[in-house]
Amino acid sequence: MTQFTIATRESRLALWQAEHVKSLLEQRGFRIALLGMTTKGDQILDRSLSKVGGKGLFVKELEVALEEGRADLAVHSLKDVPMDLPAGFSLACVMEREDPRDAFVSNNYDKLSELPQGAVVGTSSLRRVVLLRALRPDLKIEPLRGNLDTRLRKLDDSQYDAIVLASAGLKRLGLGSRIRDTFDTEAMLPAAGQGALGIETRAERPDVAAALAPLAHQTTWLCVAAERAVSRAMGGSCSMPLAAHATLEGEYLQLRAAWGDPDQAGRLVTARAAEIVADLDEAARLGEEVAAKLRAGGAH
Ligand SMILES: NCc1[nH]cc(CCC(=O)O)c1CC(=O)O
Repeated sequence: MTQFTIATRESRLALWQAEHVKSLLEQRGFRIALLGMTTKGDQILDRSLSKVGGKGLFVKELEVALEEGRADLAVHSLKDVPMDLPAGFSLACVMEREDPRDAFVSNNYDKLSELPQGAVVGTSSLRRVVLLRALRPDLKIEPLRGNLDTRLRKLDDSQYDAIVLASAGLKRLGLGSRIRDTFDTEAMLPAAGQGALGIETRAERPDVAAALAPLAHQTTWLCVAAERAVSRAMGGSCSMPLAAHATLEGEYLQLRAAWGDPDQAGRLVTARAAEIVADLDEAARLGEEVAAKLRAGGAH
């Protein structure tokens, strides 16, 4: 029986995702082991990630394990995967997307519009900061770091009136009941790749790629290829104040993107395009077109 080892971070969400892929591969007759590791992104809990900078804070150690042959595949939240992987690595599989939307979580309020003037909202991503500022300039937006359990605990300790985080992670961990409201994607455009899982391998492992092929979801893959092309064309890191979200509407791939000026609260540049795309390269071209529109609108 073929055995593969999955490299994974050790947060509860990362382990759930790795276990999910493990069971899908086991159902197909593979024997699967997990190799848990701590990444730099997991260690930096005291500062906002966007201030720390650096791409791939959550994936580097996993790639070293793949490189050294200690593992055969790594399961990632696609949102955390850098736009360009290092030479020798490839995104072998993109799986069907979970809910891509952001969630409003609070113990006292049902939705954003119910928050009183000046309420304190916790969030960790620059994208959410600029989108929230555009919706509610009066709010006091405070950094919120840590894994999902930590973030919920900080809310419960009443350091915040509400927090905003990805629905997908909460649902995967059985915490969906904490969601008081789900932002529609028009109001809070998701990050590129949000809600999707990506599986990374060494490029020269066609055996692993073949095992993963049945797990791939082509529509999700087209959507995220377009979204990630926007990010790549805009400079490529997940710490930018950038949103990009694609859906398949009939035959058309609909792509929307937004860029918020961190220095000029409330200033949002938005762009969209729709096209029939046949493959990942065409999806990426749609992304580049939307990035060019964002830049023409003043995004940088
Ligand atoms: N950056 C952290 C991260 N990476 C993936 C998810 C959630 C699950 C997903 O989007 O697939 C989260 C948490 C969050 O943004 O609230």
